[in-house]
Amino acid sequence: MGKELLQEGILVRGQSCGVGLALCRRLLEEDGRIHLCIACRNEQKSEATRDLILATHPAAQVSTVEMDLGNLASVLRAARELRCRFQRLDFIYLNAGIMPNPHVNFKALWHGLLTGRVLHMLTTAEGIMTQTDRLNGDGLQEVFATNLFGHFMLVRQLQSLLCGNEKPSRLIWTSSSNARESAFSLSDYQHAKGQESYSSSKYATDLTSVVLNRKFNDQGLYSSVVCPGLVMSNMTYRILPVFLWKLLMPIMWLIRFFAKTYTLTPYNGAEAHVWLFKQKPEYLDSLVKYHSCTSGLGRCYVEPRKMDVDEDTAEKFYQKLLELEEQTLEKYHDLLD
Ligand SMILES: NC(=O)C1=CN([C@@H]2O[C@H](COP(=O)(O)OP(=O)(O)OC[C@H]3O[C@@H](n4cnc5c(N)ncnc54)[C@H](OP(=O)(O)O)[C@@H]3O)[C@@H](O)[C@H]2O)C=CC1
Ligand SMILES: CC(C)=CCC[C@@H](C)[C@H]1CC[C@H]2C3=C(CC[C@]12C)[C@@]1(C)CCC(=O)[C@@H](C)[C@@H]1CC3
Repeated sequence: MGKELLQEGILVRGQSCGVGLALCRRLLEEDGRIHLCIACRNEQKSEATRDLILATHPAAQVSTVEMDLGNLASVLRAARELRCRFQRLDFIYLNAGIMPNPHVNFKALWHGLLTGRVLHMLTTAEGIMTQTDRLNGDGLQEVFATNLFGHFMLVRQLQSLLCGNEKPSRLIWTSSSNARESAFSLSDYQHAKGQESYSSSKYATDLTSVVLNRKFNDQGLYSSVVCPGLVMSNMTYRILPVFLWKLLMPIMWLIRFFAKTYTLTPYNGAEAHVWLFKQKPEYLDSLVKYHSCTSGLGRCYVEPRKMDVDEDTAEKFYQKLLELEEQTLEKYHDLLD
């Protein structure tokens, strides 16, 4: 396949629905000339997603690549294809994420409603959510592999398209306000032992973004993290049934007057992603997470909040990711150029 030089090559992961699909549409509203490359798990999903985007933006340039983040061979294959197709990528939105077997502790939720930390609990889910994780086909914890490590491998494999270009390239990770230091441990960074694998993987995402800035800003690669807020999507519909969310909707609109991260729709949730698209990366703070917010009256805006990350831990974690990357590349050496 011949190389094509793209003006704005933008790769979006995790866009077949929810925040990712809204993000693709909003990026095209910002600039209809961009070339979007969407990465889906299989051909049917790719085609269906492409059709959904073309239905609202018929003139858009949308290409597809197949990639399953829970399968490292698939990530390496997709990266090889992208290296053949593109000379540079201006943005990668690392948005795919899973929260398998979510469990809400209703007793803790009820107790929390009666305390002064009710808003904190309702916006971060601290103390009220757990998940059950499992090993994937690569022998990695599934949540760590899908939410972080697959993305990390992809970025490393696409380094030649991202670094040393005349214009900076950008990584935008979808993290969460559920990311919490206490859920993460360097000695169990895949979170095999605990029950907060989602929170741990999102904290690991924050650490990774911080350290990537330290390593790659001087080569023109910049990384940011965002939180879309609480959004009704397939992920939340697996936490509580749809009818219950529908019943709770009036309460959530009320909560939104106090908790601005109750963005609720994928469109509102993509606010921070779109805002970052328009910013000069040199002026952004790498220790800040950008939160999509929606006011009680429905106005969307972005709120930067300092992250609770320790740069020394970030560096140590990065070394562990590099070790795991080395083992992966040894295992799949036949998939490298
Ligand atoms: N909803 C919310 O309240 C919040 C969501 N987030 C984060 O936002 C991001 C988007 O989530 P949201 O839109 O809500 O949820 P959805 O479940 O709607 O979307 C998740 C996306 O990730 C993709 N994905 C999941 N597993 C894989 C995999 N193994 N390989 C490739 N792609 C995969 C899905 O693709 P497929 O269609 O193939 O399954 C889908 O496009 C996630 O990172 C999530 O953690 C953060 C804070 C709050
Ligand atoms: C809103 C009401 C009145 C009830 C719902 C209770 C919980 C199901 C709900 C409260 C806080 C929510 C929350 C998330 C999931 C659903 C809740 C626990 C997330 C963990 C979803 C994924 C994320 O990434 C977080 C930012 C969310 C934090 C808040």
